[in-house]
Amino acid sequence: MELNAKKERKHYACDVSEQALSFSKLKELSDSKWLVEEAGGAGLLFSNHMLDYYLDEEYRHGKTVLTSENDDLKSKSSGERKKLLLDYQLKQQPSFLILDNPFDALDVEKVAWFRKKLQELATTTTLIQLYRREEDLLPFINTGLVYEEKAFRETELKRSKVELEANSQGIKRKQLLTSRPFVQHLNLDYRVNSVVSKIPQPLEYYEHVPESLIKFDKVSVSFDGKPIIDTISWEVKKGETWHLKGPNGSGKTTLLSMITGDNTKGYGKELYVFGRKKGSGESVWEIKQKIGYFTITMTERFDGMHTVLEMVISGLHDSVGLYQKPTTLEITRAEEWIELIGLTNLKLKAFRTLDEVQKRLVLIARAMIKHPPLLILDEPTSSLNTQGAQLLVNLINKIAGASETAILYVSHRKEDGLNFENVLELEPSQTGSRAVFKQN
Ligand SMILES: Nc1ncnc2c1ncn2[C@@H]1O[C@H](COP(=O)(O)OP(=O)(O)OP(=O)(O)O)[C@@H](O)[C@H]1O
Repeated sequence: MELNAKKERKHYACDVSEQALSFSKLKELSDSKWLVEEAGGAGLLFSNHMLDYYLDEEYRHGKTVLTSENDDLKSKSSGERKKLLLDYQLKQQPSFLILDNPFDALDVEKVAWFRKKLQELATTTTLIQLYRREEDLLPFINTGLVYEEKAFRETELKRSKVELEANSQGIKRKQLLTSRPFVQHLNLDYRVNSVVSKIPQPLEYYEHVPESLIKFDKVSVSFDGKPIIDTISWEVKKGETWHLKGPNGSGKTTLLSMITGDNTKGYGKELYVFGRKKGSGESVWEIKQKIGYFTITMTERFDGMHTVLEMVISGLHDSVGLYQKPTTLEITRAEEWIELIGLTNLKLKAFRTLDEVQKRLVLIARAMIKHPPLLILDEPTSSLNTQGAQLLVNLINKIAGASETAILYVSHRKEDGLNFENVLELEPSQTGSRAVFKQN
């Protein structure tokens, strides 16, 4: 036996698909004596918490850490922010790096870039990857880690056979579908491409909704002289389903905010929303009233004591809580939606006590109860495990197949079973992103 044989560096993976680790647990891990000893020194935490911290520093103290002095983090896209954080942390040469779901919100190219960087880093730095989807697991990770009885403990790392093959051949793994207990109580067909059944009908119908819901006619956008969108012409008509995709920083969020009214960049351009030119005196409320909107930050925003039933009913009034006693019909309709998403037995529970998937199902039902002409789903399956994502996909497919609502779905990941009629892909270029249209 070779006495001076170099010990193989351990790299850890912790499955957080069932339960996320709170910031205090992540800090506890990063302060663990065993980890510091194992890695040979102190380490860093790569997570959204750190990005929030640097954003806060910038907002409150005008301090830029991840960007140069005359640049700011706030105006960066989510993918750009993550890359800046990793670049900054690598310069610190940490002995270990805790990676909290590092690939969330990254496009295919950035994931490849991250994977390569981490592979290089693994020779000198201990990596601890928290993951929700097995396909995200880094191939060189050799040890499992669990949080049990208030402590982290090493365990065997089990990978499915399919996963191992995928890693060795470098091909994209087909997602494994297994059933989990929380899935079984849900009413949705836990099958890809489930047969569409009826969804609850609206209480009132929208009047005077034009055939053309959104129309961009040769619209370009730039920020501080930097071109972002290059002469895009795009029309969304009643009842159509669209997948808006494109790499990080290509302008997806910019386009969405021009539609919903949170961005004045739409004013003065040939942009028509529900038949009216943007900036022609329409109120933001008028536009929002016709749009059902879901983004994952909403699950954190609604942290009051409202019950699931109240949350769904409040979608009829565009309010957070209920300011007037709901009618019997409103209650019945909300209950039908809750039954559809399989949460009848939780309808009187506080929304904030639900798990992440359940919260998202409730918020999508809330956005849909009025059957708005347009439903915008901004990265709805981001940071979910495969089973959770499939539940959302089934609900979205049901809505797409059984309502008149047009759907605009923004996401990097192509989820199994989700096939929209139309795809708009933003392809960046020197002059800004161009629109490439595809049909499924
Ligand atoms: N207020 C702003 N000031 C300056 N630049 C901005 C501003 N808002 C967005 N940008 C830039 O516009 C580009 C497009 O950003 P956007 O957030 O729309 O991209 P995205 O496609 O949604 O990206 P991601 O997938 O990473 O979320 C980015 O390069 C971003 O830095």
